[in-house]
Amino acid sequence: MTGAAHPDCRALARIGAAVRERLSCEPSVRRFPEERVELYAVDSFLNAEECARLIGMIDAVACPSSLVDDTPWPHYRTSYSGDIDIHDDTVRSLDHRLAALTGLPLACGESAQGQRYDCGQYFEEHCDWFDTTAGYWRRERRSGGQRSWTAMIYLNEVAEGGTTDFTRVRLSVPPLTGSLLLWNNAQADGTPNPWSMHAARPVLRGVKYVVTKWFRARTWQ
Ligand SMILES: O=C(O)CCC(=O)C(=O)O
Ligand SMILES: [Fe+2]
Repeated sequence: MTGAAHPDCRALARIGAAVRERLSCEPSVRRFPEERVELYAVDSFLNAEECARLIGMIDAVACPSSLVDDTPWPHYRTSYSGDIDIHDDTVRSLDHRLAALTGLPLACGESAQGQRYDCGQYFEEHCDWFDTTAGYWRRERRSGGQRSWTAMIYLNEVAEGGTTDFTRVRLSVPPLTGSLLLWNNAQADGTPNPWSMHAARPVLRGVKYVVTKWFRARTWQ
């Protein structure tokens, strides 16, 4: 029943358990005290030099962000995004460190996406998992299936605003240079976790840069 209603849920339950076990053994990983969403942070995951390099790369490729369902809904996500060069040494090193930390296969990771939020820009409340009843799912089902974990690295500090808020559980995370935020988009049984709903709040002063990497239940292609 659940399997048919929630594609990839068995794989997501397995992946969730494996990552959880691995993170629990890693002293640099801090879990947020919230049962309903598995949210973790690692400070200084990237150093300042790596962050500066990635910021330069984002500035070189950033274009207005799109939404996963290609809806022309311009006020929902007003940031800039860009696919950064996957062959760059810093990006490769980031990918390998994420895989080593989480145990998630690199083959399941989408290519890292850079995002820039200028003053006033934001990304409204959303969940990162795909709506498997939407038209776009036909495409995503074949290209690796449901999203499992999200890894996001803050590349700088923002003078005011720009927090990542998990709105249903009232957690607010301020950007810290080089820190990694990691969360499971699924619940323990592999079904989508509605408590993972989050938003990038408007930048009120300064500019915000992040790199995001979404992992899939299966090989991403
Ligand atoms: O920039 C943030 O704080 C959150 C970004 C986000 O939720 C996303 O890109 O899916
Ligand atoms: Fe998101």
